[in-house]
Amino acid sequence: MNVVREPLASVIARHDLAARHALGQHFLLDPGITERIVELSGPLAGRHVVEVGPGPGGLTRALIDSEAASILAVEVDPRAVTIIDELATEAPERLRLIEADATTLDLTTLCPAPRRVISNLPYNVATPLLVGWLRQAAAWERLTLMFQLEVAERICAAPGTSAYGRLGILAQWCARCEAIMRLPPGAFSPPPKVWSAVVEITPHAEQPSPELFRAMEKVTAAAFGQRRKMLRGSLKSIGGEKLLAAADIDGARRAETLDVSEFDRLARIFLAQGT
Ligand SMILES: C[S@@+](CC[C@H](N)C(=O)[O-])C[C@H]1O[C@@H](n2cnc3c(N)ncnc32)[C@H](O)[C@@H]1O
Repeated sequence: MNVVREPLASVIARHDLAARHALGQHFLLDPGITERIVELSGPLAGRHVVEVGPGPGGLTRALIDSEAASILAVEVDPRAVTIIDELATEAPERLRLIEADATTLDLTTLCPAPRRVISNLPYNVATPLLVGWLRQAAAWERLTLMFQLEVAERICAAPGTSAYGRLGILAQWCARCEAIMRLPPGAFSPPPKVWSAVVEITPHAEQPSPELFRAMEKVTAAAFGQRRKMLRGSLKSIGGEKLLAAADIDGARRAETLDVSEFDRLARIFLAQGT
């Protein structure tokens, strides 16, 4: 698209959008980066995209310039809402804005399929948002999300590593997860203390039922609640040795040594046993 746009720094100054730490505000002002994120998210023709936290609208601009059929922006900060309202005049048919806390919304009811999320997430609510989307993973074609690097590493972690835990198991159980871009603090304004990474999360064709998802949350919470303990101890409250024997898993093992398929077995048996 050949639009001459006001530089984002000037938009931020004009709207007095001084970054608020409590809202996880670290803005991407370089169009080269936002365009790259949209490009890496794959073809968008015919897709409906949700962006949580458009802020001053850098990524939103790149989404407007993409082939996405529509963009639903959800923003909680009224100062940014004014900016995105202004930007919406560029694409009134395609960009819709909701002023709300994204953690309170069922986005699948607000955005038609095929739907994706492409967002530089507010770090303070990034994990609950992701877990909520995983709970409805069948509804999403793909999630392309910026996290703090440490969270991105947990999402993609392999068994036996210190980053491996509940989040990675839930995410990899429901989706193929791959870190596709790393960004240093200086890529953001203001710079956060840590590096960030974009993770591509592509849900598997088969998804667990809501009951099985809840069972997996319980099993992983128990297993990693006492990460250093042997499983026969950490899983005691949810079936212990009986559950482990039924899943053919040695009770002397520790949670971080089990792969996702072994956790899948435990969750299915836990659900079937109704313990
Ligand atoms: C990391 S900034 C990203 C801003 C912009 N997308 C960018 O890349 O420059 C996170 C954005 O999420 C917004 N935000 C924070 N908490 C939110 C919530 N619960 N629901 C919706 N938006 C939220 C912030 O106001 C901010 O605009």
